[in-house]
Amino acid sequence: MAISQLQIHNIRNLRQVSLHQFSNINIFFGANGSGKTSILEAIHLLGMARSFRSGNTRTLVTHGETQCTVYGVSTTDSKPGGIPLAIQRSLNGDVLIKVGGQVVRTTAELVEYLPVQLLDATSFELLSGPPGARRQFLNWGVFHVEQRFFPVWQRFQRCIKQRNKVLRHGKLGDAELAVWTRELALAGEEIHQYRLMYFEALAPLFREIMRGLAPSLAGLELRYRRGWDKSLDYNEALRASSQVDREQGYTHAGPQRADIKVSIDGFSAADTLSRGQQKLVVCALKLAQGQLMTEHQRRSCTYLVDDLPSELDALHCRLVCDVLAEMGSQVFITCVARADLANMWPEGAKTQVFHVEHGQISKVAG
Ligand SMILES: Nc1ncnc2c1ncn2[C@@H]1O[C@H](COP(=O)(O)OP(=O)(O)OP(=O)(O)O)[C@@H](O)[C@H]1O
Repeated sequence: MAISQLQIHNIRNLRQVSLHQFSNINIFFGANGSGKTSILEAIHLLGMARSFRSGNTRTLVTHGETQCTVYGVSTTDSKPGGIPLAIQRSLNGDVLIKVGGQVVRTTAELVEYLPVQLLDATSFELLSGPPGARRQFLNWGVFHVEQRFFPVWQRFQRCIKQRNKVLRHGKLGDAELAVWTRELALAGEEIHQYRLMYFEALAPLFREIMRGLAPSLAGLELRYRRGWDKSLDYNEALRASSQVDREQGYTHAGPQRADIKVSIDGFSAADTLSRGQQKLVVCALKLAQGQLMTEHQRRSCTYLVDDLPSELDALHCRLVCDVLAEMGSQVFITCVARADLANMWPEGAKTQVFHVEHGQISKVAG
């Protein structure tokens, strides 16, 4: 998948931007505050209907305006003409999403048309932050390779909400509790199976990429935690925790507590690795997701890479760029000075350079 056209209207300092003729690797350079990250933010909005910087539309929309719009065309091998996508977010909270000119109601109907992966200065938080981000990472991957995942995920969310409601209301709803527990056990077990299959396919790709990026970190290990005692099936785990669930009024065990543990030589990677090393691990995780998606779905995701050199030395930047170029995914990448990324790409990589200045973007020849 690749973006062939992009129009941005009223996102931060990007009042009116129209771009086309992208290449595989698209490099945006410019001074601090010129609008580089805002371009990535606009593409993220187009793919996910939300910004990666702020959940508050007020900070995203250009000051003094009431709404922002991004329009783009996503092309695939099977649809070279592309599918038009459009997102509009308004200060009053309205969100309008269009796919192929038709309004769609949910983000889930949008995301498959432009899967995006972000690598930025906060990426290391995937390792050091709370498990929610790692579950999101896992869900993103499973969603894009397993079509049956999303409906089960929705069913699970509905069941756990209802079960927790009954738990909060105490003894009165025993029969109802049994019904929701049974439904929850089925959905939760299925989610775990999809996640496990996905994880087992992802881990070797991750190890392979990591070997290329940082051979000295050979002791890295990834482990998937399902969210309950692994000697029990989910139904048994729910039964085992039913007393404490009743006492505290919510469901303790389940896929809502799953995690990916990353360790190095038996120690937590987040507590042991340097910032740069953590960023490499996160790069490898996200690159592995892109590779797996291409293998399973024959479509690629778009990488948004903000300020790669911020934690990485030149050698490691080059190694990450090598993998990105080799994957053939479309990349939108920012840097302050053109020279920062100009010589990072392997010979033959198709690059296009853009200069960003005060919210205006111009294509730079050769
Ligand atoms: N809602 C807004 N309306 C107008 N301008 C905004 C708004 N929010 C941020 N800005 C400005 O938009 C500009 C673009 O910021 P952006 O983060 O994209 O810059 P950048 O080129 O990535 O900078 P850096 O190299 O420092 O990371 C900044 O000058 C910022 O002050």
